[in-house]
Amino acid sequence: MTAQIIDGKAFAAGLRERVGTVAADFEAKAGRKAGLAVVLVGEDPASQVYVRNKGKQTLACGMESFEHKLPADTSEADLLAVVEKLNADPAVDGILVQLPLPSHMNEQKVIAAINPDKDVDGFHVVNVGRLSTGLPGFVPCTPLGCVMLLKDQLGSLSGLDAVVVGRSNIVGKPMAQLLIAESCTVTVAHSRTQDLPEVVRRADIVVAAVGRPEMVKGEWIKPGATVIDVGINRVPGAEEGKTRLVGDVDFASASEVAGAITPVPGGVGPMTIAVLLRNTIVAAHRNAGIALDESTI
Ligand SMILES: NC(=O)C1=CN([C@@H]2O[C@H](COP(=O)(O)OP(=O)(O)OC[C@H]3O[C@@H](n4cnc5c(N)ncnc54)[C@H](OP(=O)(O)O)[C@@H]3O)[C@@H](O)[C@H]2O)C=CC1
Ligand SMILES: Nc1nc(=O)c2c([nH]1)NC[C@@H]1CN(c3ccc(C(=O)N[C@@H](CCC(=O)O)C(=O)O)cc3)C=[N+]21
Repeated sequence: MTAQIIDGKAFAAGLRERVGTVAADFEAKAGRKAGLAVVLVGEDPASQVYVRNKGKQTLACGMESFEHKLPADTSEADLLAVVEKLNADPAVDGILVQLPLPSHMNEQKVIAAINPDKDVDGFHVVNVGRLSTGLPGFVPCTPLGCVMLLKDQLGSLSGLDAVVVGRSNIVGKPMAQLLIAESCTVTVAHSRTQDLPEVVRRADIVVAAVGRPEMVKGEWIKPGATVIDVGINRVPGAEEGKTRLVGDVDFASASEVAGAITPVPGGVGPMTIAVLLRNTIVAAHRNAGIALDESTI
């Protein structure tokens, strides 16, 4: 059996187009564009690429992009001051502080400083609490993108067995919450899980968010299962000095067994940025008091 490839890149392009339409409508009603501020501390090359891509896609959707690049040795107090300024700026609807931060900063403290109603990453404890209790808030972009792909692929997820490998605050835990909300039976596996292959074999839905290149093998997958690969790992390429991206799933073997699978690149990654733009246009409407049927985007 050869799995169907879930085209996250194409789905993300469609989502960005819907966001663009809503953004134009917002501008007409509010008399200003919606705005997203992205804060990057330090010069990590991968982070710089992501931030540049976010900026380009924000502009392409008809929204304003504000980029704040701070040197790696910025003090935590100075970063908090930037966040405070963005909280108070009426042109800024969404704020994203790129993670990870340099080790001399307390990430939780910085995230806690963001106004929860501008926290389009959904990382603030208030939004974590809203998600777990079913209140409207902001949901982390990567897991929300995964659920969008799953629902597009499978329709209702109700009653399905889902295994999430990984329990981080930014992917694994919110992913599990969203799957619970979709009425899946959810198992969360991590580095202490006993017999991971056996746990994964139970799943109709496998979400891999581990950060270990090609760890999840085809033999672990229940035939016909839907596999969502969140992993982004840069590994040495075929040519000397070149690198390539691989996921946390061994695509070659898993795609022989799964019913459907996301590729890396071109799967979950592009969805993350598209959902960020979606969350930003939603934030703009909520904060400006302009009605929006959020179910249409
Ligand atoms: N596509 C996208 O947009 C995004 C992709 N990513 C990618 O997703 C992956 C995960 O990211 P993130 O959640 O931040 O990573 P973290 O390192 O924060 O978390 C990794 C999780 O995997 C678990 N784990 C590690 N090793 C094993 C193992 N051998 N067996 C079982 N579980 C294990 C850890 O367990 P424990 O808790 O016990 O340590 C932990 O819960 C990375 O590849 C990252 O690059 C991340 C964000 C966005
Ligand atoms: N506050 C914060 N929010 C984040 O959402 C956040 C973050 N910090 N820090 C880093 C991670 C990682 N992340 C990705 C976004 C897009 C791609 C993406 O577009 N990937 C492309 C490939 C890109 C490439 O070629 O390098 C793809 O999979 O097709 C990947 C990963 C967001 N993150």
